[in-house]
This record gives sequence, C-alpha cells and structure tokens, in this order.
Amino acid sequence: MLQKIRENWDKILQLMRDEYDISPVGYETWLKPLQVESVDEDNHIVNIVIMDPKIETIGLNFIKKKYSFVLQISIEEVTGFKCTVHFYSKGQADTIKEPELPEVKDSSLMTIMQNANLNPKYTFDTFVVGSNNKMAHAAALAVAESPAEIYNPLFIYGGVGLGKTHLMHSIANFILKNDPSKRIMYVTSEKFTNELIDSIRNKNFTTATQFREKYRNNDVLLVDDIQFIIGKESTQEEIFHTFNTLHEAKKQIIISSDRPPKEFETLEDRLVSRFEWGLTVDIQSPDYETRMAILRKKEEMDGYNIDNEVIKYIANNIKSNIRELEGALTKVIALSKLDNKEINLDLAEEALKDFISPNQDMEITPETIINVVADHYKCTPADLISSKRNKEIVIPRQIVMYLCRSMTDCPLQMIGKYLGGKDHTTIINGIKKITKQLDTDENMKTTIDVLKKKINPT
Ligand SMILES: Nc1ncnc2c1ncn2[C@@H]1O[C@H](COP(=O)(O)OP(=O)(O)OP(=O)(O)O)[C@@H](O)[C@H]1O
Repeated sequence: MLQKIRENWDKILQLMRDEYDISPVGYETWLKPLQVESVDEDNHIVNIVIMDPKIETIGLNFIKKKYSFVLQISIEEVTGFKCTVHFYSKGQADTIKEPELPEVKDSSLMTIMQNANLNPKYTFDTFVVGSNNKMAHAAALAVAESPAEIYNPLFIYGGVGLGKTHLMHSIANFILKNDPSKRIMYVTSEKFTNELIDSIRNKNFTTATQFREKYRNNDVLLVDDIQFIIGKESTQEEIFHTFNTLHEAKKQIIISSDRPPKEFETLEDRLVSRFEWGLTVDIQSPDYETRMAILRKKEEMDGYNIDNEVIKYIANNIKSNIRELEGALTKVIALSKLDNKEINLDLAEEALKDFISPNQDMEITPETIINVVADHYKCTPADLISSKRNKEIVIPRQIVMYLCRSMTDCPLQMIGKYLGGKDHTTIINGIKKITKQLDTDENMKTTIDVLKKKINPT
C-alpha cells in the first residue's frame, strides 16, 4: 500500500486541491511539502511527514486540523485505502506515534456525504447567523429538522458569495447526520444541464432512465444557482417534471438563486409558481458585526488568535462578499507563514494591497452598471451597447439608462456614449419608460432594488 500511495501522491494532492477548493497559495504552502513516510496497514494509518522546515513547526497543528479529513478521503478515493492520517514534523517522524484521530469513525458518513456531492465543512455549526441571514437560517434549520413537512420547496436567494450554498449543504449534512439512510443529492443547475445533455446525446434509454433516477429518486434534492436554466428549454422541462415527481411524493426540494422567483421574467409561469409554493427567503450582504463574527469564526476554525485591529481592517474593507472576506484572511495568514512574520496591521495591508484598493469606494460608473445588468439578464455588455431591438435586450438597456441616471452623475449624452453612441433623446425615453413602469409594476420595483444592491452593496 505504501508503494501505491507514494505512486499516486501527486494525484491525491491534486484531488484535494480541486475538490476542496484549496487555493494555489494554500496548495503550495501546506500540501506540497507533505510526503508519505510509512503505512501501518493493520491499523489503517498513513504517516505523513512535513518536509518544509519553514512550516513544519508552526504549520503542524494547522495542517492536522485543516487537512486530515480531506486527505483521508482523497487517499481513499484514489487508492481505495480507508485510513487515518498522522502528521509529523521531520524530526518527530521516527519517534512519535499519535492516538487515532476521531474523524475515522465518521468515514462512512463522509462517503455518503461525498456521494451526495456535499461539502462536510458546510454545516450549521460553521454558519454565522447575523441580521442579513437570520430568516434564511431559521427556515433552513426548520427544513433540516422536518424535511418536506413545512416549507417545500425552500427557495433561498441572494448575491454572490453570501452563503446560499453553505446553507443548503448545512441542511443536507444535518439531515444525513440524523439519518444516514436518507437519499440526498446536491447539484448545481449547470451540472444538471450538462448531465441532461449527455443523457440525451447518448440517446440511450438506460442513460435517460439513470439520469432521472439519480435526481428523482431522492428524499431531498438541492439545486443550486437555478438561474442558469433560463433560456434552456429542455432543462426547464426536466426540472419541472423532477419537481413534480418529488413534490407529489412529499420529498424535500431546496433551490437557490441570485434572484427571487418572480424576477424570472423569461421563465415559464408554471415553474415560477412552483418555486413560490413553499417559502422564499433572502440573504443580504453582512453588516459589520456579522463580518467580524465570520472572520472570528474562521480564525477559530483555523486555530489562530489574530489581533483585533487586523480583523477590523478586513471587516471594514471587504463588505459585500463573504467568499472574498474569507479569502482576505487566508491571504494574511499565508503571508505571515511564508515570511515567518507576526500578523499585524502592516502585514495585513501588505498582504491585501491588491485586494483592497484605496479607491474601492470609488463612484459607480456606467460600465459597472452595464456589466451588472448584463450579468443579471444573462446577456452580454455588447448586447446592451448594440442596436438590437428585441424585448430581451431593449428592457435591460432601458434599465441601464435609468440606473446610470439615478446612480451616477453622468450626463445624458455621456450615458448615450457608454451605450454605443445612442442620442440623448433615446436615453431620456428609456429613463421615462422605466420611471413610469415603477409607478405601477411591482416586479420592476423589485428588479431595480436587486440591481441597485448588486451595483452598490454597501
Ligand atoms: N454566514 C456565514 N458564516 C460563515 N461562513 C459563511 C457564511 N456565509 C458564507 N460563508 C462562507 O463564504 C463562502 C461563500 O459562501 P457560498 O459559496 O455559500 O456563497 P453563495 O451565496 O452560494 O455564492 P454563489 O452565488 O457564488 O453561488 C463559503 O466559504 C462559506 O462558507
């Protein structure tokens, strides 16, 4: 087994990196220096030595805490060997034998979680509750405690990197922990679409049946980022039937999206109405206290105790995306490890100099607005700038005109220039159209609110 693990070592590390979202710097710093020292086949123990003298002492606990579990799973996945890993710094390798880690007891549950495409790190325990996500958290917990009994479907929406996926996985992990026999499947709507296309392409009855079974034969189905089904008719059809089958069988459905169901203007009504059958909850950007609490939680999980000034600096400067907030803390920690320096404000400023630009609170520009609106309507900025006259482009373009007028100081003529040289009468007409619609159309109000938040989340 030693030989097999050694031969596949690069593959195992790469699997960890790709499957568990380990950043390039994390990979280089923590994983590359790891080598397999020996294997105790009887006790299923793999002994790993940390070869880099720079990190072997300071990084030992960190690596143990953070990577033991994913390394165990990756070794099992690549070589089939179910094991516990023990880490040693180079000097300890021959002498120390540590007690077995508790994680191995859960390894069958972990395999079930993996098969359901779940990230075991995303649990309610690691999810910080703040005013921005209180409702969503409460609804998620209620669904986890009583699947298919209260809110079905549960529809969670919110901006990028705000914790929708984390919350969905928390529900599924909670259910599985209580009852590992539950059949659970997590999928992004993109992956669902790709698998559907594959099953149709093969034109093979078995493949189509297998695909349906995979998604319909579940107690809980979680579909992330449902907005990507817009404009994909076969996927919508399949989602519709999958939804009906599961709902009729009283199985739980959980959906996430970047917008509420009523904002799916081009989606069939029958789907939109189904999405609204249960409960719709949103997640907003975190306030300062929540950002601080999230950073504190992450620091605690990674085994650090970082100066309050540093945490405040990050929380003050990264406001709208929790993924970026976490990334910033990871960067600061990594730099301190690499340079073997104490974590203080100077080091944080150095580590984040490309991340936090002094101009980040700069005024909003028409370019930003065009990009956000294009992303929201799943068209391209070039479509909005073009002279295309179809409704799918004309309305978003008029929204750009309205938002440029209400969110920037840009003169009408300049807005016209940003939109590919439209004259100022066209811009005025566009703005009037949206302003008028806002008086009567609730959907338009919600759309404008959502877009304004995306453009200026603070
Ligand atoms: N309330 C929270 N407490 C702790 N960590 C959080 C919280 N919200 C988000 N995170 C962390 O932020 C990162 C991004 O969260 P997640 O992937 O769930 O966002 P998302 O809303 O699904 O993003 P996307 O729109 O890109 O799909 C994850 O690492 C997650 O663990």
